Amino acid sequence: MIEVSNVQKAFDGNPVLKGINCTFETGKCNLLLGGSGTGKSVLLQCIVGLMKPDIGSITFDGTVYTNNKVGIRQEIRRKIGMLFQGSALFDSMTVAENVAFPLQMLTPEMSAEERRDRVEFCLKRVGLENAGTKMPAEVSGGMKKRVGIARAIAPQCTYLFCDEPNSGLDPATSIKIDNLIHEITHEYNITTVIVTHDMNSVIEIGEHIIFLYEGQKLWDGTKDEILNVEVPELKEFIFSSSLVRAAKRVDDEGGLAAITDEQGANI
Ligand SMILES: Nc1ncnc2c1ncn2[C@@H]1O[C@H](COP(=O)(O)OP(=O)(O)OP(=O)(O)O)[C@@H](O)[C@H]1O
Repeated sequence: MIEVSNVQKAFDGNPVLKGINCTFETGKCNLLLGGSGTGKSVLLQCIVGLMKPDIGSITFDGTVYTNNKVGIRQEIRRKIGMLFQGSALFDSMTVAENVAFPLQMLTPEMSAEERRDRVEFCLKRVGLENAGTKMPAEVSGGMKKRVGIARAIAPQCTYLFCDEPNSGLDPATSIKIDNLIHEITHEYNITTVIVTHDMNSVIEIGEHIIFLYEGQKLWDGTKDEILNVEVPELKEFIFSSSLVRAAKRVDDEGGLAAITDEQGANI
């Protein structure tokens, strides 16, 4: 479990995080939800240690991370896997070399054979057993995300952070990636934090959702609770999503033919 206590962050006197208190539960997909500019990425960076909060603390399974000794912070960092928004693969390395990279950095004691086995295992786990020799430019966006997931879990992470894992993917591929993250979270009992503004993800894998608005946590709960909330800012966020707008049109006008985008074209 990750605990965030009274985290505050300002840039040039402008407060971006205004005292966030929340927990990310173990073995669950925890979604950090909110519109653009609400502070999701800043909070994520504070949690993973890329940015220092001005005030407040972050605790990983009872060990304080913020302002702790360098050795303790490094130990926690070794347990963090990260899936970046654009996948962030090294273009000059093969898929297998990309997955092996954190193992070379974090577990230099591993033999070459152990490393090969672990890479093979992780690629198989994400459904890419035959893609190891390909270059990133030769694989699709969805496959790149899978490589990113394999790379994040290769060092057997305890905490998995995913920054907008569906960005740039079509809806069907997005659901597959969401489900893969969900399966892996449960299989390895990882604490997973997913930054998103995608209502599809909320409905698919939102086991614990934290809604941020203007640097504050306004609500947290589950996907079963979110559609009945009475928080005006969250209601507005939900009902402005394309998924809910489309569903409403089906309700109002009846039938799949009524599903149209904002301009009225069929989707
Ligand atoms: N390094 C920085 N220096 C100054 N301001 C920053 C910095 N990083 C973020 N901000 C500001 O903090 C606010 C929150 O940004 P953040 O990137 O966390 O939003 P977000 O919720 O992740 O939005 P999005 O979904 O669009 O990525 C924004 O106003 C942004 O301009």
